[in-house]
Amino acid sequence: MAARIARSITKSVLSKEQSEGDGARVFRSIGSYALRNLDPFLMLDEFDVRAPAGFPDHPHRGFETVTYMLEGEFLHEDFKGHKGRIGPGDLQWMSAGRGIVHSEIPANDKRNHGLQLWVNLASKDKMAEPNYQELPKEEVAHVSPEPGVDIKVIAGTSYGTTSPVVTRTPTMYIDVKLAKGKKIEQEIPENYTGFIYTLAGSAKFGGQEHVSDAHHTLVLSNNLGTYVPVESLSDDTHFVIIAGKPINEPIVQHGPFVMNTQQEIYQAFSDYQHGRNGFEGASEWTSSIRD
Ligand SMILES: Nc1ccc(F)c(C(=O)c2c[nH]c3ncc(Cl)cc23)c1F
Ligand SMILES: [Fe+3]
Repeated sequence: MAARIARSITKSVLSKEQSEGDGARVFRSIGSYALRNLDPFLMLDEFDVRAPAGFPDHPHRGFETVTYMLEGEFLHEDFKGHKGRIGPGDLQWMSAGRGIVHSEIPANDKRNHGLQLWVNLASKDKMAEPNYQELPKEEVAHVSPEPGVDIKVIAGTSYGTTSPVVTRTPTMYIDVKLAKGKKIEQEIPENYTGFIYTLAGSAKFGGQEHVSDAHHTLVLSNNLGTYVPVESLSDDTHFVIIAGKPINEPIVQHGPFVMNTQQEIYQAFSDYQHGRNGFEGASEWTSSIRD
């Protein structure tokens, strides 16, 4: 049995609200100036959006978007006619691969609150066919090791429960709610890049000083740590723990295109403008869900 080594917190960053999309406001975690190079993760936005604001027609190539709704509902539609709703607790794991053009718009003018994580793809997967894994709340794996500890397993494994989501870039992603005084120890595979994003309440993470409010990103030490301990200090503690296997390839990003070379970025822009290599039909398409 390998030794169990606790990961510590090496950095804590408070996210500030910023404008995104069309009139939308997001708390940007990963991808902000202070939180780059967390390979394989490119961006984590906590969005809190009311219609008519949203994220209208835009492309993606070379990575995955993981949309997880906490409250409210989003509508989505892509340029090949794939459309649907993402409601509270629902998950959309979209592998854009060689090209997706879509629109992501709140379903109403109430609070529509959730997380969108961007996971990079290895060069071998960047030009793959696009793929959706869409889980309604009921199909999101769930484990409660004891009363007052509720864990949604969005990807990977927690307390013996494994998500059905297939991750091209090996990823562990859990949504954790803890009552006061409850503790968990979440296994983090060795050499995975890991971080915690706080949503509510306060807790001691990694056995250190607690973080007393939401919108904080806590970067986990990169040592050979095999788990992260968390002890809740309030009744409404809510956070996510995300970890992934680094890809260790060059990253050239230009907005929603993430490739390995500048030439591939030029190619992505050209393909998008001319409707080629996965962007067929893109230049003629506009979403209907905006209306
Ligand atoms: N400017 C810009 C450029 C490219 C994008 F893909 C986006 C974008 O779609 C999002 C960025 N944060 C998000 N949080 C939640 C949701 Cl549902 C979507 C987004 C965007 F805003
Ligand atoms: Fe998008």
